[in-house]
Amino acid sequence: MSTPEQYDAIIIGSGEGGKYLAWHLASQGKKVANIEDKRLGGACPNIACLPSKNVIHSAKVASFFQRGAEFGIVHGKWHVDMEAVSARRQRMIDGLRDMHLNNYAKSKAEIVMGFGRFLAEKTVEVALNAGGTRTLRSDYIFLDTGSRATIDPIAGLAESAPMTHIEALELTILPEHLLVLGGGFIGLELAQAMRRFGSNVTIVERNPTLVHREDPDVTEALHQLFADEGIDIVTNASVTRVEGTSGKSVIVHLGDGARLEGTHLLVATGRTPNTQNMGLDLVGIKTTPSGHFQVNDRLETTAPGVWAMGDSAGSPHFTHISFDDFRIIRDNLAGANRTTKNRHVPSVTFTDPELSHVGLTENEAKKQGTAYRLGKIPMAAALRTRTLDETRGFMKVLIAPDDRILGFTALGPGVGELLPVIQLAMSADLPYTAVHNLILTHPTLSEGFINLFNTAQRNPHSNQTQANHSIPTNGRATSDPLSQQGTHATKWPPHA
Ligand SMILES: Cc1cc2nc3c(=O)[nH]c(=O)nc-3n(C[C@H](O)[C@H](O)[C@H](O)COP(=O)(O)OP(=O)(O)OC[C@H]3O[C@@H](n4cnc5c(N)ncnc54)[C@H](O)[C@@H]3O)c2cc1C
Ligand SMILES: NC(=O)c1ccc[n+]([C@@H]2O[C@H](COP(=O)([O-])OP(=O)(O)OC[C@H]3O[C@@H](n4cnc5c(N)ncnc54)[C@H](O)[C@@H]3O)[C@@H](O)[C@H]2O)c1
Repeated sequence: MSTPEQYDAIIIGSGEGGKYLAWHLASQGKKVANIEDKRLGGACPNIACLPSKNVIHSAKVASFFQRGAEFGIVHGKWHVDMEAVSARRQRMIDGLRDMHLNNYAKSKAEIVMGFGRFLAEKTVEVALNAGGTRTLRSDYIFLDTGSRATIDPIAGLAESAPMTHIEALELTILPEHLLVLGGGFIGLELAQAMRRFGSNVTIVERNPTLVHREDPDVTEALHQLFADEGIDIVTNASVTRVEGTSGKSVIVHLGDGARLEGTHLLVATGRTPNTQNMGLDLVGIKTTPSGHFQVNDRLETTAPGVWAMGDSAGSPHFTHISFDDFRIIRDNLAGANRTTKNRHVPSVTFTDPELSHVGLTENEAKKQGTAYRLGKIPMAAALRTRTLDETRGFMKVLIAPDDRILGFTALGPGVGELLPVIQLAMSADLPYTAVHNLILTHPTLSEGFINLFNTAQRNPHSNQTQANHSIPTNGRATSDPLSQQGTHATKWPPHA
């Protein structure tokens, strides 16, 4: 072993938690090495959240073109140019890379491009991408190595060279028929985008519904949305074998004898943590049965002086959670005693309309026997949606007997932006009336909260009682067209 170079902190992985910790510690004057083997800044800005939302937005523009006449905009001939879609995504990534490089330069955190693994306690060897190795030593080592797409050991699957999200986001041609394995976050977001660009799309999901952990009204609404967009959905699918090559012709064989044929295959069946070949045994870092670094609720691994965060630590796989892991470690290094216990994990699935969620679902509340009062309105009750002609979906809220908000779910345009108000009330233990009584700007989506909480006020507390899913009629219409959108029309009080 060459004489190790001494650092105040070594961070392996430059994902969300890792880079923020590197920038933070370095800007405090600490000597910090941030080791990264692939893409500076990790998955989110390069191959995951941001490029996917960029491509999804291009698909939204395509959907507006398709719907142009509905808005009184009559266009001529138009087409989707996937090379230009890809180039826009790449321009954004290039800009983000400059932003990252600037943050490293400003903070003076050192970037070490290569694969990091433990050689001994407090000692990490980097196999440099440029060739050769470096040995670094520190009393403080932080792991943020992220995750990668899982490729199940299904016969012929790996051999078919399926796309993961990485290749799918880089497509410069439009697949004629895309088969999507997995009806979770990535499957839904990318299936809809590719359909809107013009591909035929079939989603193959092993569970009885898409996003199977969601409440039945959510899955029902998503199934309807996808059916309306012309996306085929095959559920309860047990894939036994894959034949052919993605990009040319591929066949997915199911246990019931069905054959699904497509030109391209995208695998979106979950994530595998990047914790292999890192010399963990040498330093006593244990992993969980799922392969994540084993951490306690302070994100400390089983080796002294080593912390882990983000996807690799088994934290919920979201960029904002990796960021919160960074904050917990940062604050604890400064003497605080923060933990990951009981934190809210908000999420947004960036389908169009979006699905946003925080806190308890009805499924969870029922399972736990938690009493709740339900408030629920169709999105059309937020009159903003009518100005947009985006009335599909609903909002619902679960309220505890003491009036605290237990959970919130919304399917509607831009509903991710509704979460912080609810989160604020939840984290401050405010009664729902704190939101209900606000003067909410008309006509915004958040104005819908007033009607939402109106319906909750009238419902009895029970995890048994079927809540009254009132339909807003703004006190006028009684035969609301929304009743044709899968909700039951009853009476709706205007603002209390
Ligand atoms: C298509 C897609 C869309 C997504 N969209 C969203 C979204 O909209 N919102 C959201 O919140 N989340 C989204 N996610 C999830 C989100 O991307 C991840 O949860 C997040 O990026 C995880 O960050 P992280 O800090 O754990 O690590 P990562 O960002 O995964 O970074 C880890 C880095 O460590 C590097 N590394 C691994 N091992 C080593 C080693 N031994 N030595 C050196 N370097 C190493 C890796 O190459 C990687 O660059 C999406 C994910 C995907 C795949
Ligand atoms: N908007 C966002 O925040 C966002 C977007 C994309 C990804 N992510 C994160 O990345 C993670 C990974 O996304 P993902 O979509 O790969 O995983 P996921 O866990 O969300 O969904 C995977 C789906 O694949 C199904 N599946 C698994 N094996 C299968 C098989 N052999 N055949 C058919 N179906 C199968 C599962 O039942 C599940 O529905 C997500 O859990 C999420 O945390 C977040």
